[in-house]
Amino acid sequence: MTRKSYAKVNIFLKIVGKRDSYHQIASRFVLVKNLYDEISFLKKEVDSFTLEGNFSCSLEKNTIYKAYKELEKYESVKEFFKKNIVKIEKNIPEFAGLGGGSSNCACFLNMVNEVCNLNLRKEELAKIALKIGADVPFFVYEYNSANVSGIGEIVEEFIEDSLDIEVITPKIACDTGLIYKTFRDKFYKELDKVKAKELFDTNSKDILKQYNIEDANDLYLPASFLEKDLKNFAKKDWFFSGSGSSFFRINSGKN
Ligand SMILES: C[C@](O)(CO)[C@H](O)COP(=O)(O)OP(=O)(O)OC[C@H]1O[C@@H](n2ccc(N)nc2=O)[C@H](O)[C@@H]1O
Ligand SMILES: Nc1ncnc2c1ncn2[C@@H]1O[C@H](COP(=O)(O)OP(=O)(O)OP(=O)(O)O)[C@@H](O)[C@H]1O
Repeated sequence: MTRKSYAKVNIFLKIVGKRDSYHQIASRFVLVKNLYDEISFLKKEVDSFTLEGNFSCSLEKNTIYKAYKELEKYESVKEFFKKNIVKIEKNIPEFAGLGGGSSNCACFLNMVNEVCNLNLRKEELAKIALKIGADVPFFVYEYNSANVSGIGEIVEEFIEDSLDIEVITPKIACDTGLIYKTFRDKFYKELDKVKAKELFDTNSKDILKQYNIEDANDLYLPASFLEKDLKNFAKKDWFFSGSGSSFFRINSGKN
């Protein structure tokens, strides 16, 4: 069994409030269909859960391992991963604002749900997903485009034409937690609910026609304050995804 684990971009990302140390967002998440990792389950007898691949973190930190730990209470899951290993082929850059680790986690949850016949509904999987990361619930639902709110747990499908998205990822490490903290300390503002609703009702292409990089993503200012070199990539028609460092644009010629 092999599945594609897609990257995402945030077409817009606005802060609408605070929740403890987290921030409530209003965001449009869109899958990038030309950028994905591949996750496979391969038959092999092993003593303990085994994850192979070109990821850079330790097993314990990997989001796939964290997802396994949430599901190992099911006997069928435990048994399955004594007879199968997980292989991951990474193409999505890490620390990139493209949700690579979150996507892998959700893809794994969906695959295990299917192969081990857990019959968990998307809502139940999304609850497990949120324990691992704010971006993971979006990927569980497998929508091409969605409006995401709360801290990431409210995911509503948005129907629109698919977009041809081009991504560039400068080699600049962006620390999501620190960027949110800097936003809170130095740049804090909240979008009101009426404006958020307007954004949620507008298709991605029209939003990008009306907005510039700063207006579209509230995390661009704190990120470029912390990492000055990001500004070199903020060229006309390019936008910023998540907490960076990736920039994207829509290639309208091909649509
Ligand atoms: C920037 C985005 O990627 C946009 O999609 C997400 O909002 C962040 O999602 P993520 O990387 O899955 O985030 P997590 O791994 O859950 O959180 C990392 C850190 O970011 C901050 N954080 C995250 C999400 C959120 N809504 N508010 C926050 O303030 C918290 O300090 C947290 O400790
Ligand atoms: N399956 C995984 N793939 C890639 N990185 C992972 C994975 N699991 C854990 N990590 C670790 O997570 C961190 C960054 O993950 P990821 O690449 O998803 O972040 P990101 O691009 O900043 O995503 P986001 O859009 O959520 O901000 C790194 O510390 C990385 O080593």
